[in-house]
Formats: sequence, C-alpha cells, structure tokens
Amino acid sequence: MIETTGLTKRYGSKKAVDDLSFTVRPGRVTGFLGPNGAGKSTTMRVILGLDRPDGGHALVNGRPYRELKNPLRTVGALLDARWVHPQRSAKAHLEWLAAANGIPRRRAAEVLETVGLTDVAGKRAGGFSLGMSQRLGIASAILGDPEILLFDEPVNGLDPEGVLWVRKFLHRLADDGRTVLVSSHLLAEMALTAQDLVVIGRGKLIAQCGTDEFIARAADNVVRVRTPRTDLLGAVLGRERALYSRDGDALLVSGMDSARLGELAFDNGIPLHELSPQRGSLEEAFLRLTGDSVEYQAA
Ligand SMILES: Nc1ncnc2c1ncn2[C@@H]1O[C@H](COP(=O)(O)OP(=O)(O)OP(=O)(O)O)[C@@H](O)[C@H]1O
Repeated sequence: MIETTGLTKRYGSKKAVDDLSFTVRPGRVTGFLGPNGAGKSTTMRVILGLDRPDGGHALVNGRPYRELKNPLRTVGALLDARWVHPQRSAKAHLEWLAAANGIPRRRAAEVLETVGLTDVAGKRAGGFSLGMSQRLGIASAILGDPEILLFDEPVNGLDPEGVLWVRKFLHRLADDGRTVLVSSHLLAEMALTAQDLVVIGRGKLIAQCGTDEFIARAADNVVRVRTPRTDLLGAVLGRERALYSRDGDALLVSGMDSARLGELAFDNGIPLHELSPQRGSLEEAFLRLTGDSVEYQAA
C-alpha cells in the first residue's frame, strides 16, 4: 500500500505537488496520470525518499521510505531507465545492486531471465537500445522481490510487442498481490493496463477511482439509437426536452439513459433497430477533467 497525505513539494515559489492525498491499493495496477509537468515524477521521487516534501507525508506499507529496513526488498522502482553505469554489463549492474542491498547474487540471473535479457546479460548496458534499457530498469525494480513497485513511463520507447509484454507483466505483479503504481502519458495504453487511476493536474488531485468509473464519469451520457421512425422519435425526444443530433440514419441522444429511451420508444410504439450507450475514451475523459490544469497549452 502507498499512501500520501497532504503531500506538498515546492521548487522556489512553484508548487510542483500541492496538498496531494491518495492511496494505492495492493493487488491492482494503478495508473498515475496527469498532463506534462503535473507533478507525477516529483510525487514518485518523494514517495521513494529521493526528495523531501515541504508538507504532508508519503508512506509505503505504513512507513516513510527512509525508515524502511530493507528498502529494495519493500519497494522497487523504475524512474530513469538510463540510470546504469554505461561500461557495466547488465548482469554486473544487477549483481552490484544486489550486493549493495543484501540481496542474493543469483537474483541477477533470475530477473534477467524474467525480463528476457539473458542473451545479452554480458553486454555493456551503455550500448543497449531504449527498449532493452527499459527491461533492465524493470529487472532492477524487481530484484529485491518487493511488494510495492513504482514505474515512471515504463513503456517509453518500446515497440508494440514490448508494450504488450509490460502490460502483461504489470498485471502479473498485481495478481501476485503487489502494489503497482505506473505513470504514463499514453492514455490508450493506460486504459488497457490500469484498473485504478490517480489523476493529477498542477500538483493537485483531480480524480482517484476505477478506470471505468473515470471514463464513465467524464463521458457525456450519449445513447445511439436507430429506428425507421426517426421523425416520430425526434418529436417524442423534443417533448421530453432531450438533446439529440443526427448521425447518418441514427440519432445520438444525450441527457437520457438507454433504459428511459427504450421505455419511451415502447410507450410510443416506435420500433428500435439499435439502442447502444456510447462509451467515451480515456482520452476524452482525461482531456475533459484535466483541461484546465494543463500547464502549457497549445493556442
Ligand atoms: N528540480 C526541479 N527544479 C525546479 N522545478 C522542478 C524540478 N523538478 C520539477 N520541477 C517542476 O515541477 C513541476 C512538476 O514536474 P514533474 O516532473 O514532477 O511533472 P510530471 O508530471 O512528471 O511531468 P512529465 O510528464 O512532463 O514528466 C513542473 O512544473 C516542473 O517544471
């Protein structure tokens, strides 16, 4: 479990994180979303004890990171995939990390196998592609077999196969009962990956809820309906003061759910060929809810 309470971090006069409180539960993949500069990386750095907050606190399994006895065995993180000694091999890097944290040396080979880097274990990490570096960063994060994992943009630079691999891997970690917090600006990917969301803008909490709920909450209540009696349905909707627009031979009705619309059609003897609630996308929901909090907006 990760908990932040009233977390605040200033850089000069700027509040990068502003009175931020949220909880990340175990057994779920939680997406951490926000426009550029919203404060995601800063929040993660504070949770990991790399930055001190100016107010509030962040707890991992009920304690501040700095008080953890075996930090790498409790929390694993991928913040910057390029954070390796460029001359060291992938295996040497992980063995060094293991030795420094009281983790058995054999874990290095195990995690390289898990992330699919066994074949290049002896190669210089400095020569790795971004995708390989991301995998090595993920290997470092899971080295101590931690219960809690934080990933900052883990699919950056990965090809579609790599993106799918990361998604399945994050789900596996959550299915094991771990707490998984993953930041991303790839909204379509997050809609598929994250079960829960923490959404921030300008350092403040915008929403904390399930991904489906977030999309439903922000999307307009629109129902698509098709009938051979479009004019009659239009007249009935007009009487009910429902808003609608034409979409080919269908009507898009807002402000009325599909059950009410179906009953109205039935009561007025209007046959329906289609009655489908329209699901919004995470992009639409995100833009609607974070629109005012984008720091730099295109004109
Ligand atoms: N070391 C620093 N010194 C001064 N300002 C900083 C520092 N680190 C971050 N900031 C500012 O704090 C705000 C939050 O930055 P942060 O990197 O946490 O956002 P983010 O949500 O991770 O953004 P991105 O998606 O672009 O990485 C930004 O306005 C940023 O310019």
